[in-house]
Amino acid sequence: MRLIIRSDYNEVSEYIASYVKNRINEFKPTQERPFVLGLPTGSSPIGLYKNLVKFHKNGELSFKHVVTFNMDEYVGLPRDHPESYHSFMWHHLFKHIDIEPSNVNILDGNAENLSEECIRFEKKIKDIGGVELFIGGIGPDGHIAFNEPGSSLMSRTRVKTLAYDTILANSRFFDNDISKVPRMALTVGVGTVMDSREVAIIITGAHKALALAKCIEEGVNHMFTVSAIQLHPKALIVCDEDATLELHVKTVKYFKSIEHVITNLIGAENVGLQGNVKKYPTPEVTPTREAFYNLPFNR
Ligand SMILES: N[C@@H]1[C@@H](O)[C@H](O)[C@@H](COP(=O)(O)O)O[C@@H]1O
Repeated sequence: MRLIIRSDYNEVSEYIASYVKNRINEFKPTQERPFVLGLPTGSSPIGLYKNLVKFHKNGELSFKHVVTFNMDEYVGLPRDHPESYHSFMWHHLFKHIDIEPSNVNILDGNAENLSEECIRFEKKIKDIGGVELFIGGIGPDGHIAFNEPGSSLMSRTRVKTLAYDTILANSRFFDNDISKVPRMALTVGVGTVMDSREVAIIITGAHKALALAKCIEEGVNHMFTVSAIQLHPKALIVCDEDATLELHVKTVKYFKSIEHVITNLIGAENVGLQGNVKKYPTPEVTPTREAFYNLPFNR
C-alpha cells in the first residue's frame, strides 16, 4: 500500500486528479479497449472532479473512451433529486466532460427489482473486463461505498441498510433533517472494489483520522471496511495532514520517506506512471541510513 500525504484538501485533490489523468493517458484508451474507472460521491471527490474538468477543458484529458461505474446510490430517491448520486455525478463531473452518456453506469435505486439491478451491475463490470482503477472515499467510521461496519469483506453489489452514523453524517445534505435521509442504498461490495486492478482512496479531515489509523496501523477488520485494501496488491491512499492525526509519528515519517525515495528515483513527473519506471536507472549510490533520516522532510 502507498500512503501519500498532502498538506490540505486542495493538494490532495490536485494529486489524485493528476494521478487519474496520468493513468488514463498512459493507458491510451480506445473504443475497443476503454479505461474503466470506478467513482465515488461525497465531499471528498469534489476537488478531484473540479481538477479533472479543468484538465479536460485544457485539452489534457479526454473521457471519450472512459467507462465509469459509480460506487453507490440511495434507494427510493428520485433520480433527479438534487441529492441523488445521479444528480451529484452529472452536476460535478459528467456534464462538463466528453464522456458518452452510455458509458456512465450508476446503480438504479428505483429499479423494480433491486437485487436484479445489483446482479446486472456486477455482470456489466465483469463483462467489460473489470475496473482498472477504483477511486473511493470513506465515512468517518471507515466504511467504503456503503459497506457499513460489519459488512462482509467478500461482499458484492447489493442492497444495504444504512448505519445510524451514516444517516446522521449524510443528513447535512438533507437540510440536517435525518428523517429525509434514505434508509437504504445500493452499493458495490468490498469484494467488488477489491477485484479492481487498482484502488485509490481519498481521506481528508481530522474526523477521519481514527478510520485512517485503523485502516493502516491495525489489521483487516470488517468494522472498518476500508481496511480490506491491505490485501490489495495495488492500493493507494491520498490523505491530508489532518487525517494523519491518529497515526504514529513513525508511520507518517515512513510513508513520507518512501514517497521521497520514489520521487528521487523516477522523477516527480512520473510518480504514478508504471510504464516509465524502468526508463530510469537505479542510482549508483543508495542514500545511507543517516543521510536518509536527515532528509529535510524528516526534521
Ligand atoms: N456512500 C458514501 C461514501 O461513498 C462516501 O465515501 C462517504 C464519505 O463522504 P464524504 O466524502 O462527504 O465525507 O459518504 C457516503 O457514505
